[in-house]
Amino acid sequence: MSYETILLEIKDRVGLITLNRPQALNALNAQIVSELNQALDSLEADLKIGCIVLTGSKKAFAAGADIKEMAELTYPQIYLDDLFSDSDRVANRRKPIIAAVNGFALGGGCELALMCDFILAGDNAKFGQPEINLGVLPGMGGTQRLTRAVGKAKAMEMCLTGRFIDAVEAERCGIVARIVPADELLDDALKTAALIASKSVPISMMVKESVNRAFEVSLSEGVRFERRVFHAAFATQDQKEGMAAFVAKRAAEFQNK
Ligand SMILES: CCCCCCCCCCCCC[C@H](O)CC(=O)SCCNC(=O)CCNC(=O)[C@H](O)C(C)(C)COP(=O)(O)OP(=O)(O)OC[C@H]1O[C@@H](n2cnc3c(N)ncnc32)[C@H](O)[C@@H]1OP(=O)(O)O
Repeated sequence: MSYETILLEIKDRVGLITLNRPQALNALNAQIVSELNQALDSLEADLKIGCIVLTGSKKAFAAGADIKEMAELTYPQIYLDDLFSDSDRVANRRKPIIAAVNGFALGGGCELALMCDFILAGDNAKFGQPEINLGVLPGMGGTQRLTRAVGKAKAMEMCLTGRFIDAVEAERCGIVARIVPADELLDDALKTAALIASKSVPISMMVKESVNRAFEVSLSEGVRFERRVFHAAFATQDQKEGMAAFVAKRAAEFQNK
């Protein structure tokens, strides 16, 4: 399957998706989101793939929604179309997705990165929700995921001022898992993804589902959910292989069963 606005590469057990609208700093439009979801569908269906990396260019992960395409939209049109609902399909993927962010991740670009499971940032990365400068507010989960990631004070300041923050501030406040020299970011992200893909895919899916549950339910309900999923892990061959390998002092060879 060939795409116009994204590149899809398979690197052993890792799927690499590169946003590819450099002329507009990877500004997000309906086509790029549609092609992104098509690529994610294929990677989710490929049993070999254990982890996905989503990245952009050296200058921009994504500079937000395509303002030129959005400027003339009207309320009835976007309400009837349920604009941005397609993006929920990105956030609800079951396999782990790493966002490798160099340069700008602004507006929808920051929101897209926050939909991923964790962000590795190049030391040139800049994050922001500058929608207020355009007479709107974040519309793809930014007020919700950013607030859960960094807390009310930082999220409110960023959304009300439209201020960009650099990689150091983003790591300090919890948006970013790790900072990497920009030139080494993609290699690091692919190595990290390969490590995750070497684990049991069903178990990594259970990890993702349990961690994300913390955003949805009370602590007691979340602990109960995690416990039941932990119990379920013992129905997998991979749990038997993982623990047997430890006892035999050898590397586990997970079969994703
Ligand atoms: C879009 C309608 C259908 C949508 C369907 C689904 C879309 C996916 C969902 C998206 C999320 C929507 C919800 C979100 O909360 C709303 C937003 O994201 S609003 C946009 C927020 N982003 C911004 O405000 C950033 C705008 N850009 C800038 O401030 C600057 O470009 C920069 C990033 C600081 C870089 O500045 P410079 O280095 O000076 O570079 P230029 O400004 O010259 O840019 C180079 C080139 O790229 C074009 N460009 C940059 N950003 C955008 C953009 N967001 N949309 C369109 N085009 C962009 C810029 O115009 C230049 O091109 P040129 O004019 O030279 O042809």
